[in-house]
Amino acid sequence: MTPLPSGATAALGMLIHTPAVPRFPCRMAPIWLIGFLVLALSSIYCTVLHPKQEMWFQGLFPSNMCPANASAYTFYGIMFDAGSTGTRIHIYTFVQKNPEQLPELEGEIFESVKPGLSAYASEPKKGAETVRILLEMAKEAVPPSHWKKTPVVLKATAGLRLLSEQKAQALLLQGMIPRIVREVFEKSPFLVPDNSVGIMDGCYEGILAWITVNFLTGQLYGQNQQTVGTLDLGGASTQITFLPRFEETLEQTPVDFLSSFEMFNSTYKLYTHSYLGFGLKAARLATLGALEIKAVDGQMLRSSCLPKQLEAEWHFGGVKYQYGGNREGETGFEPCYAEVVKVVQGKLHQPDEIRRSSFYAFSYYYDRAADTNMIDYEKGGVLEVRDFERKAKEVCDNMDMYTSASPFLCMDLTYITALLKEGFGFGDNTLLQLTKKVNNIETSWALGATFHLLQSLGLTH
Ligand SMILES: Nc1ccn([C@@H]2O[C@H](COP(=O)(O)OP(=O)(O)O)[C@@H](O)[C@H]2O)c(=O)n1
Ligand SMILES: [Ca+2]
Repeated sequence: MTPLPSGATAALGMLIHTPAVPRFPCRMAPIWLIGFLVLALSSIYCTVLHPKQEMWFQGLFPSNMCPANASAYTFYGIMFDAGSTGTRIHIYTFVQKNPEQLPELEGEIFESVKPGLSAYASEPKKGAETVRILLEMAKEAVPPSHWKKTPVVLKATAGLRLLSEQKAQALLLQGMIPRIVREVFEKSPFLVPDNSVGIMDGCYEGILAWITVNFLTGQLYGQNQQTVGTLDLGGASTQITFLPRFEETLEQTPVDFLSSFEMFNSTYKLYTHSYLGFGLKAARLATLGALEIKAVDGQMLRSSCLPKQLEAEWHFGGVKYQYGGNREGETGFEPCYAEVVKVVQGKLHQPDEIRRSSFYAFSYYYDRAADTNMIDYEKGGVLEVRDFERKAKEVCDNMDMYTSASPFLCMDLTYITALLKEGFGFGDNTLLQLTKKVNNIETSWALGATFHLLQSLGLTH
């Protein structure tokens, strides 16, 4: 792969504003009094307080109303994440206060819909309609005067490419859906760059998510940078990315797992890899043996990771699967682990140094940890790898108590345990920081991709 362009995000600094909610008076004051108060407060805000501190009334004033801010330049970027399980829009606002200073990331508007575009293989227009509806949100978020210079891009993740290999989806995903989505973009008032709709290379997914997390946690600028590694677990693929600290890691790593780029006057040589087919949902299919069978229709796929009496159907990527529990045989953590471990054992590269590092983990790592109350759904939390194993045992050995919400809970937790331990080779006590948002911004590759986009279009200064 080609490295990111030099200084891809170098022009961007960060300050996230979280203005306090203004309190409104209970009784309406006379109109002249309101006018006077607004003038007085705005004058205090603009001249004295604005550069120094945030006040409850700050949210009342648009950021460009102060004369000192008259030259402030606001710009936007719209990034669609077309994942295998859902489509998401990220609308970012950046503000450049003056030409000498770095622009700041002011905030993000985020929305998502399910299912993802791959579910619309036979109705591509309906799929594109989900994109159009999300794009309507951007018209609300971005002022009309900025529409023409705000780029919009959609990147499908490698997950969709895996699914597209099945049946007629290849034709639809490589042809129809991108074409119709592009038409939706062309009809919108936004800037549509070349290649605005496409499939993202898996290794960019890891690098861009790493950039997002390390940017949001302030590790890419200033002194004492201590970058953090990232783990993303999607529906169809999974990524691991970190900055190796030891020379021997670089020596022992295959070259296609290493990628260099420059940022904030530093060069980063990252370890990154995207494993296609190792996402949570792809792993379910692999565990059930569905990937080896050509015609899955009508076949009952059984597993000891599922409730004994269960028999059900699952639609994924436009294919119908019938699955069920081991009616005759064993059920529970041990037989389940033995089944699941076959999916990962010996198939992933194991860099030694990760046993001694801590990682940020998101996507399905986060969702399954939150589903089983290991972390708070809003705040996230810190877990050890062994916590996933403990919870997997608890759920799999008491399947009737736990699996009413999702019959796959035991299989999913067992897969996460096996992926972390047998796949990547993490230690039992490796720390995982489960995070969905940092400073109210999604920990997604989408922000890193937007930096890249804005820089390549010359929209940052
Ligand atoms: N902005 C996002 C995007 C995905 N996700 C999670 O990512 C998982 C699904 O991944 P995905 O649909 O992007 O699948 P891939 O195409 O990446 O394989 C789910 O757990 C989503 O909730 C998220 O938490 N936040
Ligand atoms: Ca994803």
